[in-house]
Amino acid sequence: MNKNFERLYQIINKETRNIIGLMSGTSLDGLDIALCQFTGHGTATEVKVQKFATMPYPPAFKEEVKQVFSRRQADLEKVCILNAYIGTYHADLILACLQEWGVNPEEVDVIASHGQTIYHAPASLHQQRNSPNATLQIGDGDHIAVKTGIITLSDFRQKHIAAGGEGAPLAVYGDYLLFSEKGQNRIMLNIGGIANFTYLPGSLDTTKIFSTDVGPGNTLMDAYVQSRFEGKFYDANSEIALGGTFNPELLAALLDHPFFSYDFPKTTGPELFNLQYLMQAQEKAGLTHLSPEDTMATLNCFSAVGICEALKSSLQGEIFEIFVSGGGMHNPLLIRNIRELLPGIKIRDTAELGIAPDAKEAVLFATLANETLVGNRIDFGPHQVRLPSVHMGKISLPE
Ligand SMILES: Nc1ncnc2c1ncn2[C@@H]1O[C@H](COP(=O)(O)OP(=O)(O)OP(=O)(O)O)[C@@H](O)[C@H]1O
Ligand SMILES: CC(=O)N[C@H]1[C@@H]2OC[C@@H](O2)[C@@H](O)[C@@H]1O[C@H](C)C(=O)O
Repeated sequence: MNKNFERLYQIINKETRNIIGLMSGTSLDGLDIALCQFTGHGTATEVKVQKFATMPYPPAFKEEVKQVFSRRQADLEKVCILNAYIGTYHADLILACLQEWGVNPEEVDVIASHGQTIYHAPASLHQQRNSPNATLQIGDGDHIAVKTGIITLSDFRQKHIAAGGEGAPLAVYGDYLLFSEKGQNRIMLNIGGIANFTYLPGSLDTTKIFSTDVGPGNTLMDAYVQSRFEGKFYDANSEIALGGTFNPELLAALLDHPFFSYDFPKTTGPELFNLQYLMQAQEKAGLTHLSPEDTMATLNCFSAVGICEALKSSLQGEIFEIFVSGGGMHNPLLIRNIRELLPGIKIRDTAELGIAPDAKEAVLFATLANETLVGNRIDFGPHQVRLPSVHMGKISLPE
């Protein structure tokens, strides 16, 4: 037998598996690396996050990626080179982390790599009749496997699309396994570049589970800060937005887009929510000269309203608690706006459930890999066509 498959067979039969989950999100802030220890699978999954780090990307790397990121026109040679480069670069970052943590690569069973999304095109965005939902993550898994010597699962989103989904949000599969709680309706709200949530009913009825993107989390705020405040990548601790006042006319113009009336579940990205989107809203509202601080205060409010309106309209009458994760939870004004829009709703973060909020998405991909290796397909019921029951991830062997 190919000795890689022998190794895989051993890993599958182990009582506990050490899986590294990787996430590099739309904010391009860095690579999240979570070393997780798994026992069991399915709803019996237990995961301990042994180590976690975000390896920040240097500005030059961000600039390279931005040249192809969420752009309809891009240099194909650059895409091709970046696909290989990001794979090797992520492998280097993993090896550096393992060295720092004093962990031998041989102790790691599997790497689960999300890669870098460079374009996300659900049919609602591309609107080309007879063309499928589509998404593209680069940073090839073979490069990670060869350079680290560790079996790597990658490119998780394609199977989801092939089986009827939009390739996102995948968080729901991990949220269901790790965070469902009998007797408590939970909302797992992730505020990354894009905000999304999973609804986990306290009845544990899987057919009622629901997950969707809702619109921008930080992406528009980040893009605006980067365009107007040299050297800044985001509105740290809401300092800029707190110096302004939100403008109701601009907010109304920002909310005036068909995306907000599309049926749930839906997905989106910076392909839609970008500076051009903001400019069009400013023009529509006749507010092209609003101060940067007022603009930031309005964008902050826009993200909060998008999140809260989606929660209210999809969960009419339900009582629920929110567990937040993602970088947006560190934006105090955003969290304050959300609290004001959802009075009486308890908002906590996932640390209370044992997973650090910044690590959650990386842990998710490790969980998906664990399921692909040893689990049964998660089944949310036949009507959940956008939540297909599939194993996700492609397997790269080191040799
Ligand atoms: N102290 C802070 N104050 C304000 N905002 C913050 C702070 N820390 C992080 N953020 C925001 O969080 C963002 C990073 O969030 P995160 O890493 O969750 O996004 P991502 O994983 O790249 O996105 P996605 O989940 O959409 O792929 C930063 O770009 C910034 O906007
Ligand atoms: C195509 C893509 O990379 N989508 C991301 C993005 O970032 C947040 C939101 O948009 C989410 O739908 C998804 O990531 C998370 C991890 C998910 O699939 O659940």
